[in-house]
Amino acid sequence: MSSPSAPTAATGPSPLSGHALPSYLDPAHLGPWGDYLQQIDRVAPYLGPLGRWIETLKRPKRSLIVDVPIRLDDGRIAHFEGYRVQHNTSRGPGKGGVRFHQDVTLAEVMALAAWMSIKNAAVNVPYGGAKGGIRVDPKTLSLAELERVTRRYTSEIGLIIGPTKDIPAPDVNTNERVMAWMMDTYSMNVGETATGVVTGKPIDLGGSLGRREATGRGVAIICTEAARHIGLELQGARVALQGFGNVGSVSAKLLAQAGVRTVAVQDHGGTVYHGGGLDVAALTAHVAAHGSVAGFEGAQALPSDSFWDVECEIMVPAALERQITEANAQRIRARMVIEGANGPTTPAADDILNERGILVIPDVIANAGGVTVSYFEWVQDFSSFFWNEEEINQRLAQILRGAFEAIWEVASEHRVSLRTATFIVACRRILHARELRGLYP
Ligand SMILES: NC(=O)C1=CN([C@@H]2O[C@H](COP(=O)(O)OP(=O)(O)OC[C@H]3O[C@@H](n4cnc5c(N)ncnc54)[C@H](OP(=O)(O)O)[C@@H]3O)[C@@H](O)[C@H]2O)C=CC1
Ligand SMILES: O=C(O)CCC(=O)C(=O)O
Repeated sequence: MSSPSAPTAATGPSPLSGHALPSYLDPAHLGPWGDYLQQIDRVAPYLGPLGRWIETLKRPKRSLIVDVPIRLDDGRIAHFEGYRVQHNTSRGPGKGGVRFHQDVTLAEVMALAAWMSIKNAAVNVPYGGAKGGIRVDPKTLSLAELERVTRRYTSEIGLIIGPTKDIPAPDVNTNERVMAWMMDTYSMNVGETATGVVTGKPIDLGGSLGRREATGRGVAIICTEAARHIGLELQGARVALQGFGNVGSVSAKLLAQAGVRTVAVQDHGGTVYHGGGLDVAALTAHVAAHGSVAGFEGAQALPSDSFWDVECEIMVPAALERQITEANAQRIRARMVIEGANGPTTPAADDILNERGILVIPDVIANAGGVTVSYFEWVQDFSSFFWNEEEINQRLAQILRGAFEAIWEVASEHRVSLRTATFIVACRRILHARELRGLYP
């Protein structure tokens, strides 16, 4: 990432270290929220009378900044900045993941929360949009420190989360274990076992079958639908992936089942390439053992910027925001870009890709598989009745295919990009709910 990482953990001799300038005051960090605002502005002309409510989408409903102090293993005390933003709750409780990353800012979490509002409405799950994060590099923490950070953060945001208020889930650098700690901390604080407070939990703690793979499965489902629309044969097609964590690695695995060859993968540590196709299972094992794709045997190591020149039919950004920019959009050689990540393409780059005839399947539908199965998990927790994996995957495919077809039709009708079409569908739903609820006098 281009943005510098701020100091987070205490490094000096003092037991109470000072903060850097609060990240939300730093204009350099407005990036993804600025992108979201531009996307919203593009939708306004298509909303008719509902457009008078559009301002409601340009400001988050509620933003909480919390101090997260923990005792480090060596006895010093460190402070981290945490956030939980509820962008919109017109259609239901807030829903969205929690990210642990050294570059997290309030403006970024605002954008991620807003994209959750759009995504949840696009697939018509009964949620508003929310997101959270802690400005911390979890790779610098021991397991015990990670647990303390998670528990303190959960207690601090306990004011506004809850099974019917706002339900967190995994995102970058968070996983089932982190969700288990969050569920336990919230449950201890309220005095009852509240499985419905987070999704993406371990199966033995009220988690859902299929949630771990759901986002990547969704990417593969949407890829198949889009390929059909543009007449792209998946058997033998080539994919280049940026990010090989939960979303990237599962996307690669499931696309391989459809005959797609993974020719390039990039993560923070390096970029690996093999024109004949990388062995996805072996690469996954390599990353589990070494923490990065770098050094994968039999693959060619590429300079990181060359990733954007890789010849492929499908490109899947599955890492962080603002990776496809004006600087590299002209170079991309894919027929379609499927946004596994949230916000990977800036609006200017989006325009370049559209002008070049490269189909962009936006994040707000392409990666909606995760939250869809989170919804299934929440429903299962409330009913205390658990579904089998086949049922879950079938329902997931049904919802995503239906949503994608509806979006495709809107895009054709108005001759707009799939991103604008998704925003049209979603904003109409959100603003209609907003209008029905009226304003408290
Ligand atoms: N998990 C989920 O269910 C969902 C996730 N998403 C989105 O998908 C994206 C990935 O999330 P997820 O897979 O869960 O996260 P993970 O933490 O599992 O993986 C993140 C991946 O991105 C890589 N990465 C980070 N920074 C860079 C960089 N500068 N250049 C290249 N690669 C980088 C990481 O590499 P390294 O380990 O080397 O840092 C890692 O491979 C995010 O945008 C997230 O918001 C969207 C919907 C649901
Ligand atoms: O599963 C969820 O609730 C949210 C996942 C998420 O954060 C996302 O879709 O970006």
